[in-house]
Amino acid sequence: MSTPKRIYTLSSEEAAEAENLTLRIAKEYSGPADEQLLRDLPLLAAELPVGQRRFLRDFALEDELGYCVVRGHNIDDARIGPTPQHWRGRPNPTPEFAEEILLLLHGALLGEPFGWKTQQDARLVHDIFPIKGFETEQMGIGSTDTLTLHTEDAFHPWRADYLLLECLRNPDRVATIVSEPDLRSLDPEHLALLHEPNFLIRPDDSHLAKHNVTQGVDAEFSEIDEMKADDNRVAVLYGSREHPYIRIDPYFMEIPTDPAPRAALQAVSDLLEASCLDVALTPGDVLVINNHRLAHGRQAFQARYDGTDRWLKRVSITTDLRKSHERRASATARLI
Ligand SMILES: NC(=[NH2+])NCCC[C@H](N)C(=O)O
Ligand SMILES: O=C(O)CCC(=O)C(=O)O
Ligand SMILES: [Fe+2]
Repeated sequence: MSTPKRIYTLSSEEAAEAENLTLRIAKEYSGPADEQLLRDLPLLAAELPVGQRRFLRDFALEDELGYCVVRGHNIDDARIGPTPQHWRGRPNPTPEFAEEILLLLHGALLGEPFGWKTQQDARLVHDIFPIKGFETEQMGIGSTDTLTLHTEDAFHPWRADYLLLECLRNPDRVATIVSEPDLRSLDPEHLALLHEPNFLIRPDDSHLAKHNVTQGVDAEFSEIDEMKADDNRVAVLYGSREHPYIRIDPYFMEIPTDPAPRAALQAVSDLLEASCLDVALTPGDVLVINNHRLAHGRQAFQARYDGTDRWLKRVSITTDLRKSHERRASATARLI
């Protein structure tokens, strides 16, 4: 097997090609949730530079690395305008529609983009920037506290297979934290316990109704409340014993009362902490997270709130829309 590659750096010609493509597409569709755009994404993605497409396909098929980076896209800092104060109340399409398209095109090479009715008012492409009043929250919109290591939407059976973060702006080089643990180094006894549904996990705060104003999704918020109250016990490791996948968010998990599973959870949490690396994204980077292998977080920072703050775009990708069929309004609907 070939060694998986971590970073693909576009040439300036490739970056210009991708930029022309997204600017053209932005004129042809109404916004990131335009159903026709979502239908057309894989066709349009075929026009991205071939080297980049091959890189992402290798990343997906090898399923070895926890993350990779596509680097060197052009971000039009003047066109996207200042970093907004909040994700609510933005125009549709936004000035950064071309950048949202770029993110969706990357996603289309890996699977199907989807969104949550219970997150960011059911938007498909999320904004990650600091919001006043939320500094100490364990959410993407926080800042002064380290965002602790997590699998994205770890509590949910339909969580993303891939999570994509695109950097629009990051003047202070605030790092995303990545942790790709070598799970084979864990004690066999701990490994066995981690493969069993011994661990209680709760929805994270970004899915709470109080952080959303969407009407008509009461059923979904009730379900989140139930998952919060329920004894939602899951396995932290799954898939092969030799090279397991991981789902974990210690901050939103309960410490088991039984000493054996408690020690196992502690061991894997310690391993995650010991395996951390900083990745400071620069404008034009797309960080592709394999949500079955990587835990991620973010270093603490001081927000500026002057329009120049760090600004990322985020989208969730599934390789199997069918598993959420019961919750989606139609075969092509993307919100669950
Ligand atoms: N350990 C954690 N902070 N977990 C929650 C992660 C943040 C969450 N994904 C958000 O959208 O804001
Ligand atoms: O800001 C980052 O680099 C990561 C944010 C994140 O993990 C999240 O919003 O879930
Ligand atoms: Fe995250």
